[in-house]
Amino acid sequence: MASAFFASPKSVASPPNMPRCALLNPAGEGRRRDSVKAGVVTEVTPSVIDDLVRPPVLTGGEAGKLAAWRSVRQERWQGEMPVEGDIPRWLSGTYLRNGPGLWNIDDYDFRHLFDGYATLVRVRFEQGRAVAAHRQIESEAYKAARRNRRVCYREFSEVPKPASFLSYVGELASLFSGVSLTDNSNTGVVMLGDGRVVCLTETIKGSIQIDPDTLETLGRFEYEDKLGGLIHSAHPIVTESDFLTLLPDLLRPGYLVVRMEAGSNERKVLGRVKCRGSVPAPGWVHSFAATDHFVVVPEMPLRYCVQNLLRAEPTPLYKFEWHPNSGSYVHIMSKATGNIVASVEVPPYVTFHFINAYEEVDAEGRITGIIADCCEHYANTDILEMLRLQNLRSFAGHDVLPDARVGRFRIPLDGSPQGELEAALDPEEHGRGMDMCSINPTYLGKKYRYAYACGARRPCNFPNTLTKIDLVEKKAKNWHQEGAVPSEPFFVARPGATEEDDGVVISIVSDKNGEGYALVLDGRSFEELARAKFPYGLPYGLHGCWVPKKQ
Ligand SMILES: CC(=O)/C=C/C=C(C)/C=C/C1=C(C)CCCC1(C)C
Ligand SMILES: CC(/C=C/C=O)=C\C=C\C=O
Ligand SMILES: [Fe+2]
Repeated sequence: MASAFFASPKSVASPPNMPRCALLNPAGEGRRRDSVKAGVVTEVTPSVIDDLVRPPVLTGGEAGKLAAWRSVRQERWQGEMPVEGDIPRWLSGTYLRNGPGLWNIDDYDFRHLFDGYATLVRVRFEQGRAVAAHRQIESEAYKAARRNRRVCYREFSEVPKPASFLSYVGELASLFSGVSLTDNSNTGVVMLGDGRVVCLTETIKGSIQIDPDTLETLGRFEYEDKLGGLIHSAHPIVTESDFLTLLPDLLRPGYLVVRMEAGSNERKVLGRVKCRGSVPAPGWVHSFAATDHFVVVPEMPLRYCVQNLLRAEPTPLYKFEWHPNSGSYVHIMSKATGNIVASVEVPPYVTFHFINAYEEVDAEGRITGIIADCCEHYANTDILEMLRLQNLRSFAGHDVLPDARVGRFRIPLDGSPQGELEAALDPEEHGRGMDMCSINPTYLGKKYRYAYACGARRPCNFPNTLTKIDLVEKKAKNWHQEGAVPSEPFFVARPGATEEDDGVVISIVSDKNGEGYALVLDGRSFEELARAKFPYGLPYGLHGCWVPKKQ
């Protein structure tokens, strides 16, 4: 089977111990600050952070600022949190959240939210108490940056600068072999069916196993197969029995759909989707969806671009290009056979995150179509630019957050060439902001009613509410606190629950005065049940998972 993107044998894809690093060019888009003082943070467990990457101590006006877009204050911390309100006593287990929490090396500031080195946060709930910790993931990229005081691998937008033309040629070779790509697993964290916990990003080498109790980095998660490939979807679909993901293929535009059984490290090919777009590059697949019987493979007009992958300086769309006229598609693959059972053209769309998908069934029980929901940005790529740190840090009260909606695809299975894309509810219900979603995992791939996401209370420059969306009543309930930035609302069902929204929603909030807390909302009423305070605000984070307490 042909391997995905810049096919490389596994032995080549593995990084050398010592990467070749090049000098940073301070005149690039990434900026150096005028002065930085490394100081001591005294209010919590002493830090083990290397002085080289210690973020500056915030003083005066800075100290009170929103922590969401500031580097984490120290490499690790743990402790019990004071709780306001009542955490349900049935909530027993560990919430883990991953995200890019360190955006500087010395005084060099990164450009983009997605460039930051991964910071893991955990909140262990037991008997109404909350014990939390955070810790940097020890990726090769992070360790090399610490050792060498510079970016050493290709991040989302940051690229190590070649010292000479000859080393630039070397860089090209290393990009094609995958050696220069980052393993900074800063996007998500999943618990596999066998209990192993793995942090992920879009590079395959950025799959890193961690210990959910200590947050210690245990080592790279090795895929023990011959598939090769360098990139995959950042959001595999993980169940008790398997791990399903997509490997985009940039050479023969398409996607491999692969499955790995719980307990195994071997991905097996389920099938291949051939891209239909008039531009020979697959669309970006940050995530995808699946129903009980089918995999929903998106092909959006925001496409990977090989030239942009090779560039030293970022383009407006980073590694991607917008080709609205290339066609936008959704492909449906049978899980049983790997065959494509539908491939429809749909209106142009931009999405990072699929919410869920399910099968529509007629009165005789025949599957007639697929519904797939996503956080859709009205086919507008501005969101990528908006996520530059400079933009996130410079909110001046103007409403600059581009609109987003619950985009609902309707994909007929009767051979029709077209699919539909419409808002599933009036986007005003959630302030026309919509991303970072979760559902009750029991309803994964099944007809469902509720989605939880970050929405907007305008004016804002970033989603600043938590929203519970009722897709049947087409209404939303919203949680908002002025000046606060909540991260992905994560639903945890009450043991024994029979109603879809019987549970709690957890989010980690960066508050306006440099403070922060873990928030627990009631799944039904969406009212606050409790908040547990961190000793200092944590940076914004991306995706989480739940590790139930071992019985
Ligand atoms: C944090 C998040 O949502 C996305 C992170 C994406 C990353 C780190 C993508 C990295 C990439 C490279 C380093 C080169 C290859 C392309 C691409 C997958 C965009
Ligand atoms: C945080 C985000 C979009 C917010 C906009 O509304 C997207 C994150 C994507 C990666 O996980
Ligand atoms: Fe994501």
